[in-house]
Amino acid sequence: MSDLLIVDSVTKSYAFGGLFGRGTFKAVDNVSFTLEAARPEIFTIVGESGSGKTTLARMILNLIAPTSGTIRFRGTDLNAIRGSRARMDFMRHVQPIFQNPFEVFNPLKKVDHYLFMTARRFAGASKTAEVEAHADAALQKVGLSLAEVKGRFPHELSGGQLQRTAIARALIPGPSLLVADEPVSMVDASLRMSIVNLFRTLRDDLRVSIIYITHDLATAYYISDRIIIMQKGVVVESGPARQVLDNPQHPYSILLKESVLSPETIGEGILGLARHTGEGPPEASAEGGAATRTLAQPRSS
Ligand SMILES: Nc1ncnc2c1ncn2[C@@H]1O[C@H](COP(=O)(O)OP(=O)(O)OP(=O)(O)O)[C@@H](O)[C@H]1O
Repeated sequence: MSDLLIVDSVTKSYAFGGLFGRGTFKAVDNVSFTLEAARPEIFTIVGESGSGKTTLARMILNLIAPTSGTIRFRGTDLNAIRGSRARMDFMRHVQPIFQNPFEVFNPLKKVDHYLFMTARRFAGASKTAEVEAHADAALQKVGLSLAEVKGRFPHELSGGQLQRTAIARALIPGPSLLVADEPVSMVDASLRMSIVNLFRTLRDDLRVSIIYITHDLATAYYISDRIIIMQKGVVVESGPARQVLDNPQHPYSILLKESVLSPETIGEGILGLARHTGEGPPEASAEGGAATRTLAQPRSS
């Protein structure tokens, strides 16, 4: 079985202190996991603010280097990627989705500019018709079309439309891995479910793996195949998402679940959103009902 991504004993340390003493602390501490190429999945990294999620994401995106440990993408050590051609090739396969689409797009530039630029850089398109066809195809994959976004500035689109456009841009190179760092936290609550549903569609239809970084346990429960829970840089618990979240073992996971997954956030969150958008998959009403109860139950042990 070939591996898409291997994160092997990865640590990122930062120095702190000044005149009165110096030291280092580990933002990410000895994290390991593997994604298989043949089995696209939504792999979720959960943890409260400061737990090291973004630092881990930035290392996977090869934006910063680990202090120790290795990250391999399709067998290549990210540390060994040198030169613009090798970097471009890596970026073709591993694309980021950021938290705030309004920060990703320059407010003074039309959003189609980014789509066209990506099509020229990564899809080898040069003629206008070709470039537009790539942009339109990517937008169709996220439920939009070029006609809807062409000529429009970021502020002329809703947060949800803009995040979908950002996802469309990331799809143009034909990636096999998306690293999505809090992709729905800035999106209006009523649109969150449609975005997370989109991730499931991308996994199933385009066979793209997604590293989904969030502190939102409700959407994590809803879309994840596997999950790791991080606390202070360390993975305290990992496994199939529902197994971990239904029956967390580590005190931090239990606390996280109890503090985040109140009956309101779950009951009115998942099901309410599904009702609101009309996009809830069958599980939202069938299995999701049971899941909701399970999550909302007080711990029996
Ligand atoms: N460049 C840096 N220099 C020093 N410390 C850093 C740096 N980047 C991150 N940190 C620290 O590392 C820890 C982990 O930060 P990180 O942003 O990865 O957490 P996070 O889980 O993504 O949090 P959030 O959800 O708030 O973004 C924090 O204590 C942060 O202050």
